[in-house]
Amino acid sequence: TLNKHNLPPSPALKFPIIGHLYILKEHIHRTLENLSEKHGPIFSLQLGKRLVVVVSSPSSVKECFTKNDVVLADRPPLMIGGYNCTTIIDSCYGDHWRNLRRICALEILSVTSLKKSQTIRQFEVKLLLHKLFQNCNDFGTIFELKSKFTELSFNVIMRMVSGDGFFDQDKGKAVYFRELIDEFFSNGGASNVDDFLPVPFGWIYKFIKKNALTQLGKKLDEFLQDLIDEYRGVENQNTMIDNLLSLQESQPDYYTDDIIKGIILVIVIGGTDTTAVTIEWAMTHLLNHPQVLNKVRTEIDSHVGFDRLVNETDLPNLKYLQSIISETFRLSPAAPMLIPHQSADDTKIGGFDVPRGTILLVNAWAVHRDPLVWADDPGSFRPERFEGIDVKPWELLPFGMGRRTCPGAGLAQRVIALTVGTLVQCFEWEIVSKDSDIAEGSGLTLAKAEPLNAKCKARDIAYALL
Ligand code: HEM
Repeated sequence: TLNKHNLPPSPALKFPIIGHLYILKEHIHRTLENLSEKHGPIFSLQLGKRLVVVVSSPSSVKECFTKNDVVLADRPPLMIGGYNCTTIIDSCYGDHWRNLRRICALEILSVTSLKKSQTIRQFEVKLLLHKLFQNCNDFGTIFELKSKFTELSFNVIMRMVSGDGFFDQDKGKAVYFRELIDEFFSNGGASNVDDFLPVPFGWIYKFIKKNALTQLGKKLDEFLQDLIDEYRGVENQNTMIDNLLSLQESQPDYYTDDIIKGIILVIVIGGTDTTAVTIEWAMTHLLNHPQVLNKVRTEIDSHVGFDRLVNETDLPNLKYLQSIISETFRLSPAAPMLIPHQSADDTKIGGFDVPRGTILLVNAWAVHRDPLVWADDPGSFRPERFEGIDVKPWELLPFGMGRRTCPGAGLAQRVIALTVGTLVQCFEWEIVSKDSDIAEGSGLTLAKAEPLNAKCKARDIAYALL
């Protein structure tokens, strides 16, 4: 029946059963960008049994998330833990999703809640600065930074979720949970490959792989159950878990334990790695552009002075720092293809038919390098390009746009800017050989191929404040 449709163009070579699956290798965003140069900004692929439409230009993105936003607000089945597509990331568009969104937006990640929790982030960032300062000598010391940034983002989120108790009582707990999350990512995370495979290949895959993921899902579930049980009945500590448990008291049928566990899990999965790799990319770009590093340090010194650390209320005034973060998101978006969407009904994009049940992939990475928007050498790191321009949401969308946009964007931006700002304020930085090269690794999030190493030396202000 698909033949009756005017589908977006598609590569000619297509095999039985696997269709175009052979095309997808590492660096999918680059492969798909090449295809868009050949087939246009809206093209389609047959990935096994699923029809996939890929959009790669600002105008097609705009069409998807304005006019078509509701019809494209579904998700294909992902696998987040074992909660049967009931979490905010993987649930279909509808009342249940809308409710989870509202909880996230109002109770957890609103501007008011973020203001309340800023001391948590400042505390964790200061711990990182201390660690670097204590281990760094007068001649400069080389550090591997990636793992430090991952620990920081994980700790920020867990302290917001469950308060100081999580770390004070028993360090083993935090370590164990991080191991489970790492295992989740190294297992291909949420990608649900059997969704693409026709019978009986899908069944075979399910049998082998899902078994492992189900085991992992069980361990994650047990861990989260223990965590919330521990907090039940403990009064008012003003953590996310407390807020969720008091909602449970007033509406027990709706806010079941599974819903609460699902919320915690997606926040940790959605918020940890993404934030850490973005900080790593920002520092990498700064190390490769010492003149930018010096310029932002001058901005920080003149706005903040020398008797205190940068804090979150400074961030709106540090315009050049903000441009550096925007330029980092543009060149190195942590989720280069966003998260897959799915059409809930027949629709049209750019005049082409998009039948109900089509998977939509958005190549944000390609949009961010579109030469018509980013005219001045789109591939180079130049924060100045953001000065005095009005960027449209469909031109720069590291967090997506429309109804399914990332609810953690405000939190992520605070953590990233605060970390990069204080690292620049407290230390001199130097690149080590070619460790600051900008090769991209493989994996769900756009990580660097090699974890960042850099040489750091404390500035006078670090001696005074740390
Ligand atoms: C640099 C950091 C981050 C980046 C680049 C990022 C990016 C994204 C993107 C691209 C999406 C999908 C948008 C779409 O479907 O079109 C998303 C969704 C989501 N993100 Fe983030 N994110 C980041 C940090 C966070 C943080 C800190 C949290 C939570 C505390 C979070 C929680 C979520 C959730 C729950 C969703 C699913 C929303 C839904 O399906 O309705 N993210 N994020």
